Amino acid sequence: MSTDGPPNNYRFPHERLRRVLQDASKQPVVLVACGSFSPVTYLHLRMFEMAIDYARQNADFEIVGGYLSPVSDMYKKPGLLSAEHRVNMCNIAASRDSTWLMVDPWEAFQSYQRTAVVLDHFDHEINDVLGGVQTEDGEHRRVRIMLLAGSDLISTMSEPGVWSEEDLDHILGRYGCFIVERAGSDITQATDALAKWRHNIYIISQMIQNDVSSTKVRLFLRRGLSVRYLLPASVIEYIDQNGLYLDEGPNHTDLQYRQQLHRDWDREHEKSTASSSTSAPSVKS
Ligand SMILES: Nc1ncnc2c1ncn2[C@@H]1O[C@H](COP(=O)(O)OP(=O)(O)OP(=O)(O)O)[C@@H](O)[C@H]1O
Ligand SMILES: NC(=O)c1ccc[n+]([C@@H]2O[C@H](COP(=O)(O)O)[C@@H](O)[C@H]2O)c1
Repeated sequence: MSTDGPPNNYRFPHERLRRVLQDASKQPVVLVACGSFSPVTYLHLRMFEMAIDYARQNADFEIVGGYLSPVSDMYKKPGLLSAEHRVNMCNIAASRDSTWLMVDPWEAFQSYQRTAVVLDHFDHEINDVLGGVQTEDGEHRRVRIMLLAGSDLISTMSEPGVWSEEDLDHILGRYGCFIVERAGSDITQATDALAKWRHNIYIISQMIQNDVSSTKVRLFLRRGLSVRYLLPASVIEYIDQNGLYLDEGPNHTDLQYRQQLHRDWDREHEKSTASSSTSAPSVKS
């Protein structure tokens, strides 16, 4: 894996990971949501609850853990606050508003890591280091890591230049994902383009539509409008105390921006692999 290595004093959080399967006939799954979380909203937290319900009713999965993995500052997406604040806000939300969610700062405090590499990190920590989970009879089981994302993210997977074919095969072929329907992005069109991995893509309809986004929250904050009940009160308090999101700045993200970003990274990657004869593939297969 081409990473800078773990951030200083890094310790993989696993205190809320359920280590014993309740139903040995089910496949243990850990959900990983990758994103900016600038700031984290109720919808980010709610995605996990929707996935739990979906898995219980429609699949032979038992969700044993859920993680928010805030992206690195190097992602440089417009509106991205420092990793420190984003991780703090996620930690406040997870600890006060959830009994089972955790926040992994591994990705946030280093250079940009592609989602395929992030999922490999979870696989390594949970299965290789911790030894997965056990059944009540003491039988060891590997945990399946799965990406949890909104349909806007899956739509970008069929846009040229944002995800490599190799990474898509790794994410959707090896791990799989839960996709939460999101207003404004055509889920059928998005998944049609990813048909060869259809068996590993689980689509969750939003029974109660909630289109809150971090972009809208940032906009409201800049305009001095109330964001109460869109995100946890404890996170709003943190934002107020630290005077966050008050400054003007570009608040939109678009396809060209993402494509440019990934072109830059590819160029950097090509340069570094050309200058190194020991170039290891960055994603385990
Ligand atoms: N309202 C929503 N419905 C479905 N999925 C959502 C919603 N809001 C966020 N997500 C998903 O949560 C994950 C993390 O997203 P991210 O932090 O980039 O949030 P965002 O609200 O889309 O941010 P921004 O507005 O800054 O682009 C992504 O997979 C995104 O698709
Ligand atoms: N090629 C990739 O691995 C790739 C491409 C686009 C977005 N992502 C990830 O998706 C998450 C959300 O990104 P956006 O906020 O740009 O939708 C981030 O964690 C980002 O790292 C990964």
